[in-house]
Amino acid sequence: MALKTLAPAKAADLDKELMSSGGFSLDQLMELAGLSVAEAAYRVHPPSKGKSVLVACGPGNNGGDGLVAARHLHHFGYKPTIYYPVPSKPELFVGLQKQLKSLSITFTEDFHSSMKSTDFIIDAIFGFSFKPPVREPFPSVVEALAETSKPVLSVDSPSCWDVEGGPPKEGELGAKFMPPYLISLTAPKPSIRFYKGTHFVGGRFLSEDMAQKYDLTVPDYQGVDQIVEAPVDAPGGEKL
Ligand SMILES: NC(=O)C1=CN([C@@H]2O[C@H](COP(=O)(O)OP(=O)(O)OC[C@H]3O[C@@H](n4cnc5c(N)ncnc54)[C@H](OP(=O)(O)O)[C@@H]3O)[C@@H](O)[C@H]2O)[C@H](O)CC1
Ligand SMILES: [K+]
Repeated sequence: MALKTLAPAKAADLDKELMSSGGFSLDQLMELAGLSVAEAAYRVHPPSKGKSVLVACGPGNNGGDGLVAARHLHHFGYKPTIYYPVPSKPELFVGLQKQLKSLSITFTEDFHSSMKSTDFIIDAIFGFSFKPPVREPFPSVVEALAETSKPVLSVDSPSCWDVEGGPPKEGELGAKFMPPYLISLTAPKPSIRFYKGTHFVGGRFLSEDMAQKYDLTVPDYQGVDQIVEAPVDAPGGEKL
């Protein structure tokens, strides 16, 4: 399947358009995005491989996708723990946190010790609005993600990667970060050309018309699936 990439400025425009003329609310888009993240986690790491999942959530909508995914993972039979050091104030995010707390899902302030006992990690720290360098309190978290041998699923973009330019350079924070799993939402971002791992696309809300307008391809979702695996071509390749 040939999938085209979506630059961050275009991704933000597309989101705005989905939420204006497209008639969607942010809650809906985030729910579908988070559901697809949870499905990707289930695909690569079913509960039989270990139920403990640490979900690292950043301050923006990428973090919101992580909160939604954690709720679905709970219902899928996992035991999620949330690291959410800079909670977002809008009602949507307050509601998502309430939903998790009412399921008795644990929030941790200590990412590092939670990481030691987890089976799987979801990186929902930064998505397409990330601008390097990583600021506090996230540098040590990103470093830990880069160093861990535990499986990591990054949401939309590996946090600390420049969304257009790719991974940090040798010697920079997170230079070694290559998560084994990545799920792009709506469409892969340009830095995908540097990615080596198992890649999915999710966020099943793109219409053919909107795809055409933004020069994208609607992924070939099958049946009720919210995700599709989309192998990445060699670095530099335009087609995915
Ligand atoms: N259509 C879709 O595919 C949808 C995708 N969704 C998800 O939304 C994100 C994009 O969300 P957005 O809120 O625009 O941005 P991010 O979550 O990527 O990050 C913004 C927050 O991160 C802070 N930030 C940025 N750079 C840094 C840094 N270097 N260090 C620390 N913090 C940073 C930023 O703070 P500011 O002070 O700079 O404003 C923001 O707080 C997309 O990737 C998808 O995952 C939607 O859920 C649904 C539709
Ligand atoms: K991320």
